[in-house]
Amino acid sequence: MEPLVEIKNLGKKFGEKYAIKDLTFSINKGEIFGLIGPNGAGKTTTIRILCCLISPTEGSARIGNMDISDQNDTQKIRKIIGYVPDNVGLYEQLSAYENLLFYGKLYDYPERELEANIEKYLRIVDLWDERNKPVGTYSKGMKQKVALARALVHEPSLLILDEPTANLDPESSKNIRDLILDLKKEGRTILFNTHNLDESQRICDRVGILKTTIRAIDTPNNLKEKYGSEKLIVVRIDGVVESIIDSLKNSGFSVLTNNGNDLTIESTGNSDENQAIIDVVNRAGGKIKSINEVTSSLEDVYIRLVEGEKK
Ligand SMILES: Nc1ncnc2c1ncn2[C@@H]1O[C@H](COP(=O)(O)OP(=O)(O)OP(=O)(O)O)[C@@H](O)[C@H]1O
Repeated sequence: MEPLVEIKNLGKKFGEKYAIKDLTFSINKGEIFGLIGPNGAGKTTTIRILCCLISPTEGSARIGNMDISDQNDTQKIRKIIGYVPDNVGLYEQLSAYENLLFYGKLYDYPERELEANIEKYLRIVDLWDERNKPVGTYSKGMKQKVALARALVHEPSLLILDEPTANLDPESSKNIRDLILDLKKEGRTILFNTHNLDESQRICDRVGILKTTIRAIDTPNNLKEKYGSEKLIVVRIDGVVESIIDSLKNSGFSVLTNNGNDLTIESTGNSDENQAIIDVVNRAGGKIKSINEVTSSLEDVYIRLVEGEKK
């Protein structure tokens, strides 16, 4: 596989504090790559460096044969990237059509082709009929679609999206995910940031788990295999209390999460472990409503790699 983006030992300090440190990874041509991590993990910083909006303090990044730190390459890099920032950044008084025309002209795209592309992408995001209304009157989902169309009018080969479905309802989120998958089919490379593990699991070829440094990088399935427990047991208890969790821990069970109703416990693989769990919970005064075995999710991997250190 041929890499389009190659990041080596990339670091960015704001004052004395590293927003990102020692990032080394590449993104292959035609792949959907998800950068996932908690608030303040450095996801936006990474994206802004790749878009040549801020400079790194350490390391390097190349896009194709261009170097983000070489002033002569900056314009060329911007032309092959389509960027959707987290705040979409559209002109609210202008219509969708006018927004796209304005941005397309910034890329010196020939006007006739630009007009054809505006129509193509506004149709793809299903907003052609609404094209002449001011963007200020659009819903969040519609604005996100305009921002996506805007990022595509100059036919970039690399699309970079900062939390493309944040704050959208499930249907709008699905529309955006379907569009991303269609863009991959056209051969584009897509990098996006998200907090949404389910989303990254559904559409990403690979994900990088970021918290200042890259904690892990692989396909969602490989991450689950490498870092997830093979099997988890979810016990629904009528009101989980700390004493039940303590009893389970004292009996050698590893309790991974507690949401107030359900405890997720790492399976030991022993054939009689369900009965053992029931006995411990009963002795501690808990009332079990159900007990189920599940395979681990990307969320479990994420919790281990990112949040586990808090415990
Ligand atoms: N311009 C800036 N000046 C100072 N600190 C900054 C600046 N931009 C980002 N930071 C800091 O860098 C760290 C990483 O921020 P960044 O926005 O990249 O994280 P993120 O993963 O995108 O978070 P979120 O999911 O909340 O958007 C944070 O601690 C943030 O406060």
